[in-house]
Amino acid sequence: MIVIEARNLTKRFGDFEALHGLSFSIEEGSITAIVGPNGAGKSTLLRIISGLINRTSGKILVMGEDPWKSEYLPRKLSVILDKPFLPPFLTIEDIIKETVLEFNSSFSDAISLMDELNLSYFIKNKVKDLSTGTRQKVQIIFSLIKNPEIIVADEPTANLDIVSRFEVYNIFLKLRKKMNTTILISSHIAPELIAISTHLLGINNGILRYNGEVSKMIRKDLLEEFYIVVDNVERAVSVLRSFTIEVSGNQLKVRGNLMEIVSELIKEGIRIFYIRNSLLDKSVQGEIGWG
Ligand SMILES: Nc1ncnc2c1ncn2[C@@H]1O[C@H](COP(=O)(O)OP(=O)(O)OP(=O)(O)O)[C@@H](O)[C@H]1O
Repeated sequence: MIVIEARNLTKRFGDFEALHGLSFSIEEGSITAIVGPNGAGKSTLLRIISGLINRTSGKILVMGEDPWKSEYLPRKLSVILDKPFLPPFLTIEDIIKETVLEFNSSFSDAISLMDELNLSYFIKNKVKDLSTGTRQKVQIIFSLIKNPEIIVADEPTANLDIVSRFEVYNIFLKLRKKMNTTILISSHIAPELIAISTHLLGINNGILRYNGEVSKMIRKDLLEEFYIVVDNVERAVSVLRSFTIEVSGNQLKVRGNLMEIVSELIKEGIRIFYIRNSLLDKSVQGEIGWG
């Protein structure tokens, strides 16, 4: 089922046209990576879908409604912004209680989410005393408390380290599996994001360059080969013995499902410094005519 549909969608800021007649559709239960270079129009598109700004012309329907006018969508759609705004003088616990009350959802589910993102320690802290990354994770939790049917996330993991990023991806994957939630995530090119996404929407200079399934756009072998630098190569090789690995210095070339690889390493306390897949980067950049 199509949950988001755009036809000839255009956005102008004064004389500047940021989106040029985009037409695409997003299927229910998909995870769509919205990728493109700086200034491509990713945030503008996500803001229109979320009803935060209005389009200049064209059509956009989200769950059959115009997001700019709908009173129903704000209860069904959650937005995660790259610069979280949360009331600085409230504690996380205060905000959770208020949000749970407002959306008639479960306090214990919210606490489980806090545990999954390793935030329980901060529950009595005021927002103003949290680090940027922790604030970002708190915003993600608040956006999930209302059990949204659609999540629109603009660079949600920009301030997070690798462990936290994968905690967030895990939550998104679980939500999709359990509730068939539709998720849109924007990012500068990030192989790890594409590895967890089902669909890809590539924009460059306000023009839609690609919209479709990841598996149709990218060769399967590129989605399953990663270069990973860790703090303890010997232990990592032993932990990942069920995967195909090549070692070069402190870098591992591992073939397999990225979520599984990373979760094995994290479980064993192995520190990951970076994950790369430059062929995947190049393949996506080539498709959307960037770089
Ligand atoms: N309120 C605004 N007024 C004028 N121009 C704007 C406004 N918002 C965005 N733009 C312009 O529209 C273009 C698209 O911006 P947008 O933030 O959507 O890009 P982006 O792909 O999200 O970029 P980044 O990855 O750097 O966040 C840019 O050229 C930006 O300068």
